[in-house]
Amino acid sequence: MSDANKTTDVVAPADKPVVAPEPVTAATEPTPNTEVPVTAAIASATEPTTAATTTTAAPIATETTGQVKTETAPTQETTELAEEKEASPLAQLWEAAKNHDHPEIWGVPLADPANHIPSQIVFQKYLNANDGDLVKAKDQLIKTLDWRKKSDPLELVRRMYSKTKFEGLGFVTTYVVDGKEVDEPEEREIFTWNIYGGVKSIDETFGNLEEFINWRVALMELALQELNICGAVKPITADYDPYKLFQVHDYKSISFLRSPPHVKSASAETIKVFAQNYPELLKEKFFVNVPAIMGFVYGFMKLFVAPKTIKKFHPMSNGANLAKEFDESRIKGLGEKLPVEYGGKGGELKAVGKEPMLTAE
Ligand code: HEM
Repeated sequence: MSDANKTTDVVAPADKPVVAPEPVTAATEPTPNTEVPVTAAIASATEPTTAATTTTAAPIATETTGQVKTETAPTQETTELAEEKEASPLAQLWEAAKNHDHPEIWGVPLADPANHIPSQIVFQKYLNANDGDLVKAKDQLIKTLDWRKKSDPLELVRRMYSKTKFEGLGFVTTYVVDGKEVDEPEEREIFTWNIYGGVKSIDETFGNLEEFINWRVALMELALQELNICGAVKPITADYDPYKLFQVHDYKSISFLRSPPHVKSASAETIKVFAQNYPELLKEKFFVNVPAIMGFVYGFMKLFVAPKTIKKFHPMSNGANLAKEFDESRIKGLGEKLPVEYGGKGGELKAVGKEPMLTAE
């Protein structure tokens, strides 16, 4: 796979209620393959903020045998600043999350990141998405908690969606080393597939924006379940994060050559919701079977997307070339595991993939 572009997504089992995290001891037990211990990861993320490093002490004048001696005594402000100085950015994000009445993100029941790896991963992703800027990370985190409280994505993934509108349009597939279930995040790759070329009726699928977004969010949460951050054993850092997803958009057989208003508003809203609430989950994104005549749409869509994200995009005219993009994956023969129509030898998406639940009609 080319190193300029990579993407990924994951969630916790929808049928499991959000429960209190495993005791600290379980999370802190070193595993043989843990390259970055939690403490190291957290330490690397604990660069003090300017506010935290400012030390102020109020001079106090005391009279001693006719001499005026100046001493420093801690003020309330000093004490607060000292406390803040001690708290790492991750601890401060946890503090902010603790004060919110929504308890989870991506199915991870939020807990102290010092001893709960899944929470460390979630908080670190918010920092990474904001290049380490704690104020921005906190703002994004709170907005995500607000949105999850309002939208309840864990419920959305348990809902049924209209077969007529959404069948065959979205899948999640997971590929592992030698077909085995493994704990190592590098030995599992999760793909989300959006087969937008398969849309039969633009009005049906995109006409009700809320319903479309709910279905799209359900697909993302399904992918997050597969990513299984809840069961993660490796903390992440600013530079190391294997908990990401590949995404593929397939525009094969698009039956319309313009981008109607419904599509534009659905795309713009999805991009907005995902950028805000699913940061740092994309490894690389491939747009395949893009009809030459619709190349302009790519330029249009890029207007809504952050430059950092665009770097992960790969438009491709021929979907059958997709498999070749994964030659360097740690999963040997990953390309071959993909469906035949994407250049692999694996089963069809319908056979091996998971879809949000559909109604009978
Ligand atoms: C008319 C048929 C099309 C439909 C129905 C469609 C649908 C969508 C939707 C719903 C999204 C929201 C993001 C998501 O679901 O992950 C999206 C994003 C996007 N689409 Fe399309 N699209 C179409 C054509 C195209 C074409 C021809 C291109 C050219 C490559 C394109 C490029 C993009 C890009 C770059 C994004 C932004 C992706 C992101 O931020 O993750 N689209 N599209």
